[in-house]
Amino acid sequence: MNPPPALVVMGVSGSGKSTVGAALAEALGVPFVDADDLHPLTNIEKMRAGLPLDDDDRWPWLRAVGDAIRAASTGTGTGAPATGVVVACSALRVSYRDAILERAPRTRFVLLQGDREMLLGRLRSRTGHFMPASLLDSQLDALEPLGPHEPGLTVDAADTPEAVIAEVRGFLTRSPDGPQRIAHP
Ligand SMILES: Nc1ncnc2c1ncn2[C@@H]1O[C@H](COP(=O)(O)OP(=O)(O)OP(=O)(O)O)[C@@H](O)[C@H]1O
Ligand SMILES: O=C(O)[C@H](O)[C@@H](O)[C@H](O)[C@H](O)CO
Repeated sequence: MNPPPALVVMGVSGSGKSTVGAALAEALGVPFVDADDLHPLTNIEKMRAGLPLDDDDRWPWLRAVGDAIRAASTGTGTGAPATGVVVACSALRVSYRDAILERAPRTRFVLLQGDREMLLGRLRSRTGHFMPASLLDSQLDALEPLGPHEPGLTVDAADTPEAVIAEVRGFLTRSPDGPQRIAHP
């Protein structure tokens, strides 16, 4: 039997990846991994200093994210049965998502898409996080929306976590097995 799919909740800083991802994992009864926890300290310190990550910073991290998804979604190396997994990861560019798919081919992406003002408002009122609101524009510049040939769906980041969970459930019902290529709005 094919291992169950992994879902990567993705988008720019403040789109709600961690919040929605954790709620989605709980609703689906699968483990949750926050890719922020896989960054090397040098990446965290760079972002904390207000400097955007570049590709050299991101590639080793994305490989670690792909490996973590493969391990969690197939049980490889964990000794646990395959359960599926939800991962919160920015995955801003197509090439980054492709790198994840190379390691974990049955991954689908859930893009939380929101407008700048809403995102800025969230980041400015968030406390205790290393990511400064000043990096939002660099994140929006880097973001490449999901293309029609990428597996996944795009949802409104302004929706409640419950509404996003309902949309993802609908998506999984429509395409329960294997990588799906669906049209995006
Ligand atoms: N659907 C939502 N509705 C209202 N507020 C939300 C929603 N999702 C997240 N938030 C709030 O917005 C802020 C950013 O959310 P969160 O930290 O989950 O985003 P993120 O995409 O993981 O950010 P980062 O990439 O910087 O870690 C938090 O204060 C969170 O409580
Ligand atoms: O790709 C990137 O620029 C980084 O991964 C960021 O997106 C952060 O990880 C995250 O958004 C902050 O918590």
